[in-house]
Amino acid sequence: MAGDKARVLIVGTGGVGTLAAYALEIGGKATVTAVMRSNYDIVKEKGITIDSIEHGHDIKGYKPTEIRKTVPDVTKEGIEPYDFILVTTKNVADVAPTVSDLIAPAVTPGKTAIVLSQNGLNIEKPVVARFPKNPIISSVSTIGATEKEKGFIIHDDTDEQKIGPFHNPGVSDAVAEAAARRYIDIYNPNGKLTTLYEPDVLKTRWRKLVYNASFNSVATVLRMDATRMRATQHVVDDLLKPIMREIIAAAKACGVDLDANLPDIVVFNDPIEAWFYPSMAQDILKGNFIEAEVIVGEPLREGESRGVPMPTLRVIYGLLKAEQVKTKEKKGLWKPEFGPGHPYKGE
Ligand SMILES: NC(=O)C1=CN([C@@H]2O[C@H](COP(=O)(O)OP(=O)(O)OC[C@H]3O[C@@H](n4cnc5c(N)ncnc54)[C@H](OP(=O)(O)O)[C@@H]3O)[C@@H](O)[C@H]2O)C=CC1
Ligand SMILES: CC(C)(CO)C(=O)C(=O)O
Repeated sequence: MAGDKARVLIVGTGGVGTLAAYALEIGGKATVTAVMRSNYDIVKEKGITIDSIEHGHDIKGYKPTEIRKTVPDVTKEGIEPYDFILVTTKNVADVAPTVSDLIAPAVTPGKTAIVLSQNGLNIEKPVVARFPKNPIISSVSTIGATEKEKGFIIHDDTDEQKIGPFHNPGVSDAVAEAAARRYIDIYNPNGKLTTLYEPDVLKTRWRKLVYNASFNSVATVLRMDATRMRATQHVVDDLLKPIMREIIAAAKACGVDLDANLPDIVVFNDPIEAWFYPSMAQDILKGNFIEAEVIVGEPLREGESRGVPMPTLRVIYGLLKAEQVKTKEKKGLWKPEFGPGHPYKGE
């Protein structure tokens, strides 16, 4: 019965968002409103084509229950509150709008649970500050989902998510846990996917950064795929492993213990024949903004502020921020300027 279904708004319907919309709707326990941007017109006309290792290779014409071009304003439009808002944009914290600004019109205080299914560290904190009465759910995902062309999604690695509440002082632990568990239930009612309840999402986020802060950022600077990186001694020994060790040390300084052997494991985790570009490298190759702040800037600030030396990541951060400025300039959002008495202005 439609009335019993959870109302889910998905903001950011690219790779991860589309697979989430599909999983939520075929599970039968949710209706999805999807906010689309550059793929809106093609999806409105033809629907989405999905080639998925878990849902089927020949899905054609899929349309979420409702498709919109903008985030709804629930108050002004008199819309029934959403039970969940799932955010699956890239988290580009140094380019407006912020996640909080983007979703604000659709959030019903005290009602809507906000699910962040994005890479990076500390992404929950500004959302907690902005929505002090809403449950915040953090999902750490390792799905392989790519929008190859507008409205065409390739899903080539299993949908595995660790999902748990992120502490919001204005929401009781029981309410936050219940929201996270309900989200897992509506996402994966038949147990077909790997969606696990994770009480310690912070540790899970640090653990995932061992990969993302190293592979994603070095691949981005070098425009190199993971297989070629692994085959290059200087990349492995001078860049990837030192960054991984710096992340592990920063995590430890923040009270999160990760296995010291992870660098040896994580470098060799992906299948050798993958020739795969981590998501940040895909973004730079497409001319898109990169998630430099949440994947590199945040762990760097956490570690350095606690006295952890992170020289490799510091250099990589500078290089990524310069890449971001180049993209901003191409999009007309930056120009070289100098302030009085300063060698440079901003950025
Ligand atoms: N893809 C993957 O396999 C994995 C991704 N992740 C993480 O999941 C998150 C989502 O990644 P992914 O799905 O790959 O990203 P994509 O780039 O494929 O999709 C992001 C979508 O968000 C849309 N979007 C961005 N900003 C806005 C906005 N202001 N208003 C409306 N729509 C917007 C984009 O539209 P437009 O196309 O117009 O820019 C795009 O459709 C990221 O944090 C990523 O790091 C984690 C693990 C694996
Ligand atoms: C680990 C991986 C490759 C897939 O989940 C990823 O997070 C990324 O490409 O950003």
